[in-house]
Amino acid sequence: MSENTKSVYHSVHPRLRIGTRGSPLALWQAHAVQAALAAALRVEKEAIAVEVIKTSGDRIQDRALSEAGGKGLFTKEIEEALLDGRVDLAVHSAKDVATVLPDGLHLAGYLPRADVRDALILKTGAALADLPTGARVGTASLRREAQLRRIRPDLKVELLRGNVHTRLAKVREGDFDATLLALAGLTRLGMGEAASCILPTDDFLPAVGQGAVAIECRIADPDTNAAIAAIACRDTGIALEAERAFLAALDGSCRTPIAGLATVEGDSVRLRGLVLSPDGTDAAEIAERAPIADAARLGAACGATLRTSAPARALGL
Ligand SMILES: NCc1[nH]cc(CCC(=O)O)c1CC(=O)O
Repeated sequence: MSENTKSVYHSVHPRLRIGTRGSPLALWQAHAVQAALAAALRVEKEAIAVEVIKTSGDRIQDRALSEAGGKGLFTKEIEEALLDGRVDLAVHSAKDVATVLPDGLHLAGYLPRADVRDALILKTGAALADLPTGARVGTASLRREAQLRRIRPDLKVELLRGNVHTRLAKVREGDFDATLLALAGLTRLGMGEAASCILPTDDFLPAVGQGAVAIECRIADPDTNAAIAAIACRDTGIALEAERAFLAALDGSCRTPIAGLATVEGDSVRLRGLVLSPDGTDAAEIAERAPIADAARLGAACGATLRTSAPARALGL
């Protein structure tokens, strides 16, 4: 960016405000966006404010989020702040962003995606096979629960909510024999070594958006959109277009075990999708490829196909 662009940027928009949740993971992600923007716009980090906003998802701790109303819970209050002009951009884990956004807002870009895989955290042992019959696994994710039951129907899967630190502590203290967490979250918090093993995507497909940091802003805010475009990862954007269209076509709520992963390979994008019955006994999978320009169409088509599958029909999708 030229010196000229920099001074114009300063006169138009002296200060950008990022809205974020206050969890350690959310703050790490917001600070990563802050640092990337500061470098791209050649301004001091202090020119980009990070504002913590408490969301409904942070307040509800006693229930699975699927029971409390789903995904929007981690974004609602932040989106209100965007719409009111109290912040200019919002940083979210892409996984937590609903497929339908409030009018006037969009996802303008993503940071380069981190590792998409899930990690298994065991109290003792090094692999899933080390868990004895009947071992207790804590998770709040229907997707993880269903996939785990599919591979290991003998395990007891129980609700475990809370942030990454809380969940690790519950395993360490013996309340659970194991838990599953996104490797990306663990790594961002400097706790990658807590992973006993990493589950390959061939056996265990991640959530749509897992490992990606999404940046949301007002559609009618050209300066902020231009700033985000300067740091956005193209391939992550293409993959997320496919994955989010897949999820939208299935109309997946937090009550449906759905997994999906897209990868850009040269000029094409490959999408794998999975819908399961909650107990993991029934599953429908799809894998298709399309030119990158058709990412959204690929996702929608894969979603529409899985919609006609037995587990999807059983879930009333
Ligand atoms: N639902 C909470 C959440 N949202 C994003 C991450 C991890 C980071 C990521 O996937 O980008 C996590 C924790 C987890 O699932 O282990």
